[in-house]
Amino acid sequence: MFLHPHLKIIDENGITLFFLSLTDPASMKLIGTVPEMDEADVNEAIDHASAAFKGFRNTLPRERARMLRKWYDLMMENKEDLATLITWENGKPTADALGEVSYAANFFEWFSEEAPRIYGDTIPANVAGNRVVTVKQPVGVCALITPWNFPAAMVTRKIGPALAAGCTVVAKSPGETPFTALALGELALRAGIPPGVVNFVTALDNTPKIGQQLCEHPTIKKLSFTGSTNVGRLLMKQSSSTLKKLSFELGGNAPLIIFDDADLDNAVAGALASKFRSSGQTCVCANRIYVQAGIYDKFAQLFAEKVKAFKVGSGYEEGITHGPLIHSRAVSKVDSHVKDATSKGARVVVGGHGLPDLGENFYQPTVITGVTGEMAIACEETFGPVAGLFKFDTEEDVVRAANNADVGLAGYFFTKDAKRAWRVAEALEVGMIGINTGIISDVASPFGGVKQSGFGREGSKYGVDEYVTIKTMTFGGIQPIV
Ligand SMILES: NC(=O)c1ccc[n+]([C@@H]2O[C@H](COP(=O)([O-])OP(=O)(O)OC[C@H]3O[C@@H](n4cnc5c(N)ncnc54)[C@H](O)[C@@H]3O)[C@@H](O)[C@H]2O)c1
Ligand SMILES: O=CCCC(=O)O
Repeated sequence: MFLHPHLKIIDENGITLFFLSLTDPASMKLIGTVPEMDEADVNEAIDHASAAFKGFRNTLPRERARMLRKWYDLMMENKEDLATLITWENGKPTADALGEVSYAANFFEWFSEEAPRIYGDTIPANVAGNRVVTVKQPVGVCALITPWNFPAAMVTRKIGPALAAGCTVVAKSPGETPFTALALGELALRAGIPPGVVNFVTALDNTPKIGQQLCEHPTIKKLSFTGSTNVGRLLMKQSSSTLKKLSFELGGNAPLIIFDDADLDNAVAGALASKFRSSGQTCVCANRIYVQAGIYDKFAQLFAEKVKAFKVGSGYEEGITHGPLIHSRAVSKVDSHVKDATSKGARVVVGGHGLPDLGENFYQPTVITGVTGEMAIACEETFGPVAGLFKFDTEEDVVRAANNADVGLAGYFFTKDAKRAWRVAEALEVGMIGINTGIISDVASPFGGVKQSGFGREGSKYGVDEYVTIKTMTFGGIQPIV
């Protein structure tokens, strides 16, 4: 993604309008423009969401279920077009983009099924004559902020449960990938979702101001954010003045551990899937690959052979396995991690350089051996296609190293020993663990982290909890009939 200088247009009423121009990260050609919205636009969106909430909160859960189901159907009917948009603005290969559309649509299907089952409790009271029940009510107007790496799925994973609960939303689409979100907005209207229930705000340069406005606006009762830990910290601070309900899906630095007793082929396949999904640009991608000493060389050789076989290019080309990174800043970060590691003694086995002939956002999928805890790649999320292989000796050593991080989103390990599987799964300080698999994302599974990877869970039967409040009703003075 490269940003052209913003367009500035003075309309017939003398009002200055700003537009964001976006380019395809592969070809660098212009895709189109969207409005660079400002404070007044955001206030308007909040007003629409607030007005719509009065009616939407009282719709029957079954009606909301039908709307979400219809939205799911429309996404699946239009999956090729949506995938084209995703590849265009994000760069991921068409097959991955199609996979994302299904993943994204599944959140609407899943939450259409959850909507009619948002139950409260009947509680045996501890006070004579009282009867206690709880009901779950929609929290209100929600602000949703999502990143560019899944232009559809990060949006639907938040809107699905919000609407299931009866909330209305103001969604700040990712500055780099707004078109997919806007297409989803069009499908929402076709699905019969009342105007004002789902509102998209587009912006890039104005993002920090809009973020602050959403955090501080008293009408907004809930903020759900997916993105980096640094921005999460800022949003939490900004939200303190209005004490919003928060959920944060933040950065990771996932350890992936391969024990000597692992099925080697499965471990290679799992590590490849986890590390190189979306060219390493997912928050659950393996970032530190720990391989036990007895199989280190064999694993490194098999793994490197597979990485060498990847085909990098434009996401629209047949047979391409990996597209460009999102922008040149991402390429610079990846390259700096490789250079830092080699300057401290690591060895590049595959890749280790950009691919300027393809375009400025392309980077060769890379494998580095001899990686140690002092290198930047051990301490920071690379968010790109670089696999750093660490060597370890004992289970205790590797669990200690894996937990030596201030974030804890995903973790993975490969072993055939069932007792070790329990031990290590219980010991790793992360929110999600893949055991003998490198792919853990599933609408049915709770998604979220611990430590500075944030709090709250998305997807699954728990996803709706983030968008409701529990109201307790105590009925007093009830005398039993004797
Ligand atoms: N835990 C998860 O589920 C998850 C999922 C995807 C990405 N991520 C994390 O996101 C990061 C990569 O995405 P990124 O670099 O775009 O992250 P980012 O935090 O810079 O941006 C994420 C989103 O926040 C917006 N944003 C940026 N600054 C803001 C501000 N001051 N106020 C309000 N909004 C602001 C951006 O426009 C974007 O839409 C990685 O750390 C990754 O791990 C986490
Ligand atoms: O990048 C973060 C989300 C990835 C996923 O849902 O699998």
